[in-house]
Amino acid sequence: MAAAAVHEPEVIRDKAAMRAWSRRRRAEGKAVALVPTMGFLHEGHLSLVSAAVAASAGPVAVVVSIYVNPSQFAPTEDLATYPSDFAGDLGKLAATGVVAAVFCPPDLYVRGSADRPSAASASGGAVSCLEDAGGHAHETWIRVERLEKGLCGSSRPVFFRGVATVVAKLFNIVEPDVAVFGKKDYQQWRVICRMVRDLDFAIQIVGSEVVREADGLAMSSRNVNLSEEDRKKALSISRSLVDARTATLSGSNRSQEIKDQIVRTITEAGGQVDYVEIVEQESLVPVERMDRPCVICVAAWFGKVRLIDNIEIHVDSSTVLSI
Ligand SMILES: Nc1ncnc2c1ncn2[C@@H]1O[C@H](COP(=O)(O)OP(=O)(O)OP(=O)(O)O)[C@@H](O)[C@H]1O
Ligand SMILES: CC(C)(CO)[C@@H](O)C(=O)[O-]
Ligand code: BAL
Repeated sequence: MAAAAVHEPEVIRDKAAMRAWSRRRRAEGKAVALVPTMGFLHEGHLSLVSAAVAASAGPVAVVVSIYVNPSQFAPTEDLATYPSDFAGDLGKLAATGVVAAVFCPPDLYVRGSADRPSAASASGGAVSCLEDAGGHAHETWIRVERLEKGLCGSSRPVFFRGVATVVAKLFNIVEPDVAVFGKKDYQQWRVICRMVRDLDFAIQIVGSEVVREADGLAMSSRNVNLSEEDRKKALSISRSLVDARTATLSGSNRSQEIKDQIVRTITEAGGQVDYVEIVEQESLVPVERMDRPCVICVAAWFGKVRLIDNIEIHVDSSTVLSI
């Protein structure tokens, strides 16, 4: 992002105050653009801020939300070790010069008492860190029923339910005109697009390109939890994706062969593959032959860190290799 004058964003912690703030900006004739995040910000997040500004034709008030949403983490996942640096985040957002407000609520859910069972436990359903903490008072969930299955949904059974629900809550609180999501979390972006379409949210969803480190590793807050050795091994993901795209553009279009090669590359580097799938870009339906626009999606473990990445393949265009 180009250097801009430092501008301290207003920090808002309260839902009602956030909604009132947005409505005031609207009354001033500004569009409101929301960038939802879980904090520990990096250049990938800041690129979403730039995309938010670019997506709005006229004056825009950009809001970045920072909230580590417990309902998208299963109790076995890494909620407790998710990195945070609120002061650092604020500094980075101020340095963009274009973020008007940061919404960082202490909690977004109505909690119940721990001595009564949660709705999910009572019904034998999947349980997230929210219910685990005795959050039975919240029991309304958004399910994007087909798109939430497969890919990350297979190994993270409560993830998309939690994401769709918290994003809908953020939309109701911030009331944005535009919301920006990174294509690094490809399935998440598609799930949100489908939720917005199906539930008639009057919000334009922007999908923003993956931002990478100079050596190709997709930027991710969790990268900080990689050991130096695992970080080197993790480069096998982007390397295997670039090789796959090269192979595809040279005429090799059988998905199984491409997937096998990616699994080999990551496994030989010392990673543990969660999944490698090649799917249609919008429907996320698996393809046997890569003869239409598709996306190769990967999730793999390096030590205790699970990373995701993907590459879109436009077989019918002369794609420039950029990573
Ligand atoms: N490298 C990146 N390029 C583009 N967008 C990104 C990138 N990393 C994260 N984003 C986007 O930023 C938004 C907030 O994501 P989040 O705060 O979970 O960060 P993250 O780096 O994806 O963290 P995690 O380590 O949990 O994957 C999401 O829309 C996500 O897709
Ligand atoms: C969209 C999101 C902010 C919802 O908690 C989160 O899943 C993320 O940061 O990608
Ligand atoms: N960016 C995705 C958030 C998560 O993995 O929980």
